[in-house]
Amino acid sequence: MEIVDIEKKVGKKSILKNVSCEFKGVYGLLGPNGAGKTTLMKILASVNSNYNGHVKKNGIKNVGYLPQDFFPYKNLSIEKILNHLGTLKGLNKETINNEIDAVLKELNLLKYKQYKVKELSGGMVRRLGIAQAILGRPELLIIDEPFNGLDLEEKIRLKFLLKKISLDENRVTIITSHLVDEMEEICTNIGLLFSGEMVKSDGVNELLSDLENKIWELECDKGNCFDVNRGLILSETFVSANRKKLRIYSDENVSGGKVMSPTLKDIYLYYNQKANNNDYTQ
Ligand SMILES: Nc1ncnc2c1ncn2[C@@H]1O[C@H](COP(=O)(O)OP(=O)(O)OP(=O)(O)O)[C@@H](O)[C@H]1O
Repeated sequence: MEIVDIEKKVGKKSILKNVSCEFKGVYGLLGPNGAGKTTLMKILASVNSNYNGHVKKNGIKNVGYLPQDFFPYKNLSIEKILNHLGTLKGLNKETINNEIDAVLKELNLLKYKQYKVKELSGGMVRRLGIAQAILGRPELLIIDEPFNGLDLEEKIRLKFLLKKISLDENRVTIITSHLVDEMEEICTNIGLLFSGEMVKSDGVNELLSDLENKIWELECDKGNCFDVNRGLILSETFVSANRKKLRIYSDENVSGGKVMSPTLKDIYLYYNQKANNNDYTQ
């Protein structure tokens, strides 16, 4: 599955600017608020058809989609919601009946099958959203902000389920989020979307190995202790009232610093700074 030169404008405002990439495995689309992630997901799910460019689905017909704002009818039971949304998706009654229990079991919702939506927690509604998306076993699964509004426990549970669902089956899964740590655990591929531009799209391992031996930690007294012409300060934290720890990208040795294994957070911060400064190295 591939997109080529996707461009989306609302009035004079450019929301997506010639976005091209290939979607493989479990693809995480990362970007700050307002970057254009939801707009791109709507285009991929064919909810929005007003754009320029090409979406090449390569034979994919069945698509499951969890929108960012999934608000099912509050007075219907989980079973009725799945029947209703499954029918809207074009699935026949037999497929729905055969699959409902298996899908609910996968999402740890089977024992709540007769519960009404108004009786469910936020995390359960999100899981119901994923259940309706995977009903019919789609070849392409699009999940927009699965962790929205969830507490830590629900986040951990959902992360586990997403990993199970996406790795178990032979499909392309696209997940959007701005939660970098969660995405690092789930995704095999990452796209970085900043201000409507895809600044990088690659496998997680490739992205990490690009920054191998270039991420440093340096602890020093507060004040300027690193020459910013020698690299990029990705983040800084205070370790005591007078001392701070810098996380740095640098091609050269950082005197007094310790080389660290790169993380997806480093990748995100590095490309975000490059996109903002637009003048560092390559
Ligand atoms: N119908 C619209 N009319 C005007 N502006 C829009 C419209 N839809 C989206 N936008 C703007 O396009 C930009 C991208 O929005 P989008 O919701 O796709 O971003 P996002 O990356 O999903 O953000 P978030 O993480 O906050 O959900 C934002 O600046 C938004 O205000």
